[in-house]
Amino acid sequence: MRGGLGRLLQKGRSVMVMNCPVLLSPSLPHSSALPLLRTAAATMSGSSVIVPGSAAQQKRALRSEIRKALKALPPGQRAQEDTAIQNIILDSSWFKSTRGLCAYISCESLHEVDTSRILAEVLSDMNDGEEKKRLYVPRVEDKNSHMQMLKISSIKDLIANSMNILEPSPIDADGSQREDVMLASHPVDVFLVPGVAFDRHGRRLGRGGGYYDVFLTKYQELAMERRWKQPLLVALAYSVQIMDDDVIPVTHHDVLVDALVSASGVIPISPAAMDRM
Ligand SMILES: Nc1nc2c(c(=O)[nH]1)N(C=O)[C@@H](CNc1ccc(C(=O)N[C@@H](CCC(=O)O)C(=O)O)cc1)CN2
Ligand SMILES: Nc1ncnc2c1ncn2[C@@H]1O[C@H](COP(=O)(O)OP(=O)(O)OP(=O)(O)O)[C@@H](O)[C@H]1O
Repeated sequence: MRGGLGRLLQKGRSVMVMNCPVLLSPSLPHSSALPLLRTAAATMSGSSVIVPGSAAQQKRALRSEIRKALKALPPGQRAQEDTAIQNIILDSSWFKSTRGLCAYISCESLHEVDTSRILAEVLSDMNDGEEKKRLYVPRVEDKNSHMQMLKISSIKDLIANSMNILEPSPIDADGSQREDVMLASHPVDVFLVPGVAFDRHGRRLGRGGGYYDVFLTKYQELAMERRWKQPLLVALAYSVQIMDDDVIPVTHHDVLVDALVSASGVIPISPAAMDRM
């Protein structure tokens, strides 16, 4: 370590982390591996040293590093990965058989994996006799990590919010309250979730608002109460967003995803994903 600063390895890149003690005690539903954070120097010398810095500081440092990597992604590569990821999803049996879906509306300025073609296809009327999927998308309720997932039937249902992310109004064009997925009588089978960084153990680093962690925890509780199958949590990731195993800090409220979809294919992680994907 140099100058009291630790470094986190991310596929040959490094992230600076502030110097103060940390003890991560994650509860990991599909993995018992603890995220040992190693210094680059220690990793190269083969020994394992816990890098100091609170989990929140480590998350901030990693977010900032990945944002830079995303900005530097050449547009051609981004477009190729967007196309490949959406093709993989649209062609998959697990997606085709989905009846209820929660998906994010990708935001270009946040450099998120594009979901526009998936959404257009789900909302299209030309579905070859297949039953139309119910689609719910996020709407931020407040700054205290609360969001809803509201049902939409057209891209026209969306308007830009203060963060310049498209979201539905609570009332639809007919003046009716949109269906909130937490009050729906049928389950959601799949969530397509955004994020800043992911790993092959299902760890996910979000934008720091806690919106998805809070929402997914509540939805998993609802599914348990109703004795529904738990939804598959599927994260969409550019190659630069997939970290080595010991890089993403985990805290007790972090919800693990079941699978990643990258341009190279599906990475099933949980037993449910291995079974269904
Ligand atoms: N497309 C999409 N919709 C979403 C989310 C998301 O991550 N992506 N959310 C998931 O939570 C919720 C909104 N939360 C958000 C939280 C932060 C930022 C944002 O612009 N963050 C900046 C950094 C801001 C700062 O550090 O002050 C950034 O990440 O560059 C956007 C949305 C609900 N809707
Ligand atoms: N289930 C939860 N209950 C209460 N607070 C939570 C919960 N999940 C996250 N938070 C709070 O939200 C804030 C952000 O958490 P964190 O950095 O893990 O979010 P994130 O995973 O980056 O964001 P997101 O979940 O929106 O993608 C923290 O202050 C955290 O304590």
